[in-house]
Amino acid sequence: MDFSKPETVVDLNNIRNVLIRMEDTIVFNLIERAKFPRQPSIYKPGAFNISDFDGSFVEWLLREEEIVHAKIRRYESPDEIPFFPNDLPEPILPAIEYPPVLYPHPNKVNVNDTIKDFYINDIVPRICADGEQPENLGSSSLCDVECLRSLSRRIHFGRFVAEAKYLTETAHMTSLIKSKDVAGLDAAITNKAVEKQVLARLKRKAETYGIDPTLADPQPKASRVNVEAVVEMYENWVIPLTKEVEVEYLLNRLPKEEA
Ligand SMILES: O=C(O)C(=O)C[C@]1(C(=O)O)C=C[C@@H](O)C=C1
Repeated sequence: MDFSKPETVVDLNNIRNVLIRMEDTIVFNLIERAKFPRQPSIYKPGAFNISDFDGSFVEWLLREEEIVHAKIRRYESPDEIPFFPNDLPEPILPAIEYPPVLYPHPNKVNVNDTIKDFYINDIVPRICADGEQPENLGSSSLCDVECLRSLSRRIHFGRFVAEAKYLTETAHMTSLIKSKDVAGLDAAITNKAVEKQVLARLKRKAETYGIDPTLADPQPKASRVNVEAVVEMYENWVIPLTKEVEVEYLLNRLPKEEA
């Protein structure tokens, strides 16, 4: 996706292709995290002695990475939403003026707190074995940061999906937005057939990527990832939150003089 060419960014086919590609990244990131046990201590606030920080070790690592990445202007890119937007420094590299694609520009719809919550409390316990491996606390936390970032990018892509839908159905959407009809907007952005395709594709990907294709036959082919947990994560969290982002985006979509 080329953010310097707005017309490519609001093409629903292009957007869906990017979402499909992101599935690969997300499944592989989960496979990487599943190599390690749950590591409860990295999610427990106060478990490590971190000065000037009240959260958990994983949250601290995420914030530290975001501080470095902000300096190389990661969060100026329209598809990157930080977990710690209030703690970030100005970029060192000169600003890039992206042409406005979303409204308002820049767009700050942010559901990262919910993403962090479901990932830590619902997904990690399902994809990782019980237990703690003290020598891999850092590696596991790095995997968590990758998982969280890829989930966040996917879910916040809902803003581009919503903009594409708004542009093709402006009159209908405008009337729903004006009457703050959340259920109507939710129905308008929902495409059950596409959701079914997403879940079926994800199942195939998790089943396929979960097994090393070079392993010799016959032997028990244990998957490297809990396929059901991956599919249910999309069904219960990723798709619903993408839709929440879409609706939230649309509720704020009208130019001030029209709202
Ligand atoms: O592809 C779309 O139209 C989207 O809105 C994205 C998405 C998804 O999260 O995959 C969300 C809602 C639709 O019902 C179908 C799929």
